[in-house]
Amino acid sequence: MELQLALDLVNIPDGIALVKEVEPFIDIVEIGTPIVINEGLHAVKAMKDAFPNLKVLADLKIMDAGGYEVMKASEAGADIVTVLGASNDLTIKGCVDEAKKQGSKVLVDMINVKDIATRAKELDELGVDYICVHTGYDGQAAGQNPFEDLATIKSVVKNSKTAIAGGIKLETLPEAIKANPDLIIVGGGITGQDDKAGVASQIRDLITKG
Ligand SMILES: O=C([C@H](O)CO)[C@H](O)[C@H](O)COP(=O)(O)O
Repeated sequence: MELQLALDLVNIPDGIALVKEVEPFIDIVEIGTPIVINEGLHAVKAMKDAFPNLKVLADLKIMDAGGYEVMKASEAGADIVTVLGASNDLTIKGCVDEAKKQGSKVLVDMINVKDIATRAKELDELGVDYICVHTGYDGQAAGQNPFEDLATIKSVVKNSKTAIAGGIKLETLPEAIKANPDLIIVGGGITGQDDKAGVASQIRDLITKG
């Protein structure tokens, strides 16, 4: 089980400083959608240059022009690129094919997909690397969480890895671990804490213990 730190509400220098604090405890650093919107793919390159031993995920939430956008993110240094599960199958296929050429991976974000089970099965057959259940900020604010959706995709997915994101914190982590995803994504649960390294270390310990 891997741990991904999601950076969303920071600029590049602050993001790099934050990752320095928690680097020993994480496997993947995510350049979140708000950072990509604010700073562009330069943020992906800056993070990969600063931490060549960490995997970098570019959270582009691609909806169209999948092949082109995966190509650009991969050229900037992304190891993993996100596409929305609600996208056309042709877009998903474009992402998968381009990622294979580039040596990168595709993570599908299931945010706002209504029939999670059916779509996860289709995406699995399309050959995506990860399928991620995700309660976005707006859903979190309304009290939603991604735990039930994780159990749903775990019951249908055969080949893709599974991932969970959306408001996961130290207190709720055991519920995520119980469902045994391949990847746990934590943003505010680390970046919003005073003792970021301490919390990241505790999260890593819990994940290691399983
Ligand atoms: O993808 C995300 C969100 O849509 C903003 O871009 C976050 O990275 C994801 O939700 C993880 O962050 P937390 O919910 O703060 O753990």
